[in-house]
Parts: sequence; C-alpha cells; structure tokens
Amino acid sequence: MTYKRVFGLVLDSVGTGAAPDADKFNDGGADTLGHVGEHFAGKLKIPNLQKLGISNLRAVPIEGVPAVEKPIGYYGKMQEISAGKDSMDGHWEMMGLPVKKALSTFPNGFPEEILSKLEKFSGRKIIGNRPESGTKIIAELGEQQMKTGDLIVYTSGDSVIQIAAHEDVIPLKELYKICEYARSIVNGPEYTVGRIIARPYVGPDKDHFTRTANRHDFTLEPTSDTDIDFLQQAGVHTVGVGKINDIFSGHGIDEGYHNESNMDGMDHVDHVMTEDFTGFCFINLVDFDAMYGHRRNPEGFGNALMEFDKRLGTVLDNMKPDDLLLITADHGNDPGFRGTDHTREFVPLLAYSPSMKESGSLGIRSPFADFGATVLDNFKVSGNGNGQSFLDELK
Ligand SMILES: O=P(O)(O)O[C@H]1O[C@H](CO)[C@@H](O)[C@H]1O
Ligand SMILES: [Mn+2]
Ligand SMILES: [Mn+2]
Repeated sequence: MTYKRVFGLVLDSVGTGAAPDADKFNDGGADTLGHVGEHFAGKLKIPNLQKLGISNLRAVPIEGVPAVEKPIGYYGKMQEISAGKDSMDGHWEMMGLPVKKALSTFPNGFPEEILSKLEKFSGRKIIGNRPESGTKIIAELGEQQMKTGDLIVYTSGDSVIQIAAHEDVIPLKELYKICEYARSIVNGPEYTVGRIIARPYVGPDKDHFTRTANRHDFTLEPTSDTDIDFLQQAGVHTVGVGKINDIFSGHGIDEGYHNESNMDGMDHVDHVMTEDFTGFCFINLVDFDAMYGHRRNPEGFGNALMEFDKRLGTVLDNMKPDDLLLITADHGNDPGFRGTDHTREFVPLLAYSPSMKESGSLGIRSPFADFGATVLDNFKVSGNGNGQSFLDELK
C-alpha cells in the first residue's frame, strides 16, 4: 500500500554494531546499543522499540531487551557507503546522495592559511586548534576567552570546524557571522569541510559552563538534488524537525522546526502529527549524540533512550492507518568505546504502520539511500536512481 504521511525519525548516533568496514575507521568492536545495554545490566527498558524489533535486528539482543516473538512491524539494519561517518554523510546518503569522496579532516589542527583568514576576518586571536571534545575545550579555555575575547576553534575526527564562544563575550550574531565566513572559505577545491559548527555556551566559570541550544551547523550545500528536493519539486509537503534544516542547508524543506532537546523534538513531532498533510516529515533527535555519545556517557545515553521510548509510545498511539513510521540512525557513537568520535556502525531500521498485517525482517540494506528510495516510491516520485525501495515488502 502507499501512505499519506511518512515520518522518518533519525536517532542521531544510535548505532547497532560495528559495520564490516569499521576497522578502516579504527572502530572494530564498537556497538552503541549493545554497550548501552551492557552498562544497564538488564535495566534498560525500551518496550516500544522492543516491540518494533530493535533486538530482533541484532545478532545478539540488547541486554534487558529480549527479541520478541512477533514484532509489530518490520526490522533490519542499514550499512553506510559514504567515505565519512558524520551526520552529514549519513543523512545525505539516506536522501540518495552518498558522500563518496572523503572530505577534509584536520587531525593536527587547521593550516595557517585557514587560521590567518579567520583571525583577520574576526579581529580575534585563535586558541585551541586541535581535535578535542567540545566540553573539555571550553572547560580548559573558556575562562581565557572570557578575559581576552579570543576565539576557540577546534575539530574532531569528522570534517568539522567548530567555533566555541561564550555568549556574553562574543555575541551570537557575531559568532554566526564568523561561522558564515568560515563556511565561505572551505567549500573546495583545496579544503572541503562538511560542517562549520557554532558552539555557543554560557556560565560563570569552568565548572559551570554549559552549551546552549543556539548551536548552529553551517553545512556544505548538497552537491546535487536530494530526495527531499525531489519530493518538494513534486509538490509533496516536506517537514524538517531538528538539525534536518541545517544538514540540507534548508534545501527541499517546506516547514522547519528547531529543537531545543530530544523532548522538544518529540513535542514538534506530536504537533506535526495533528496536521493534515500528504508528505514526509524528517526528524533528527541529537541529544543521544551531542550530550551522551561524544561524552562517552552510557548512563545518560540509556536514560535518553528510555525517555525517548516513552514518547515513542504516544506516537504509536496517535498514528493513523495511512501513516508510516521509519526509525533509523545516521552513524554510531558508542559511549563504551575509546575516544570521543562517531563510530562506524550498522544503524537500525524499523518500519511500522497501524495498518500492517504482517511483520518480518528487511535484512541488511545498503546504501542508506534505500530509506529515501522507499519514501520516493511511496509518493511516486522519481529520484536519481540511488537506493532500492523496500515499500513492497511492507505488508
Ligand atoms: O565534542 P563536540 O563539541 O560535541 O563535537 C562533536 O560534535 C561534532 C558533530 O557531531 C562531532 O564532529 C564531534 O566533534
Ligand atoms: Mn549525527
Ligand atoms: Mn556527533
């Protein structure tokens, strides 16, 4: 059948076991869901994800979450083909645009040429300039920034330039301007950077700094149309919730909502579900990633999953027979793993509609573009040919 509304929900960084190419990324053995489950030693309770088949899709069930005999929908995994393991790669690939050429990364900090341009434009001195955890670097350099007004610039294993600025010292507007300028100088050919990320924070001293929801990602413009553009061009209504708008630089999105948190994101989902439309709502919930995955905090990660699961219950109750829910992730970020970077993992794929009469496995889908191809197929819109729809398998 076809569906009137499709909700595509990305649980940012909720991976489900090392991908076959994980060793290339030094991520052999990573397993976000598996290690969160182990940390909770049987006390991770996610009954709604469970009945959708979250453990059925795994070789080894999540501890405390046994596989169910008959899931209420379809379950599988997806494997990424993009060169990187960042959010942009994952989401673009889902929408039919794998990022095959590796983007620029800066394991030894940024080259002089980028630094001097940023210093000249901003009139501020740059400090930091290395791959680092964002919370650690503000704890280390935030007080210095409060005294001198210097700019904290750092990166990670991903193709990112991150700029941290205390909101009282460098006003948001100025921070965004600097980020826009940074965006303009790394669009290739020499340096092609996936994202410039504004990282504003507040607080009186290093023990009390907190990053604010004014984070903003300035992503590379998609190099060609993605599935969301194809949908929009065909007159299918498109809604973006959370980071989606940033990740596609606003392309293809009719109605957008910024999230303050996962729970705020779920409020937006509840709201969008009350609207009458024919179309696709694409949602990203980023707290799993930003607050717990990169912080290597399995306790927080599991609690966030349980909180999310409760809200998922409401969504399942509110769904209409001609609604389809697809749940997946953009990469892993195993809080039980070394380092602070994303991890190259399979991602879960769950599909549910109240009108489904059957259930079963969707197997391993690759590339992630199968996700978008299914949405296009549902709305009878043609795309760029990447990905295979699994719509016909949903019965
Ligand atoms: O440590 P923080 O600042 O959260 O940065 C993280 O956020 C970026 C985007 O997910 C990643 O590339 C990683 O570096
Ligand atoms: Mn992500
Ligand atoms: Mn991340």
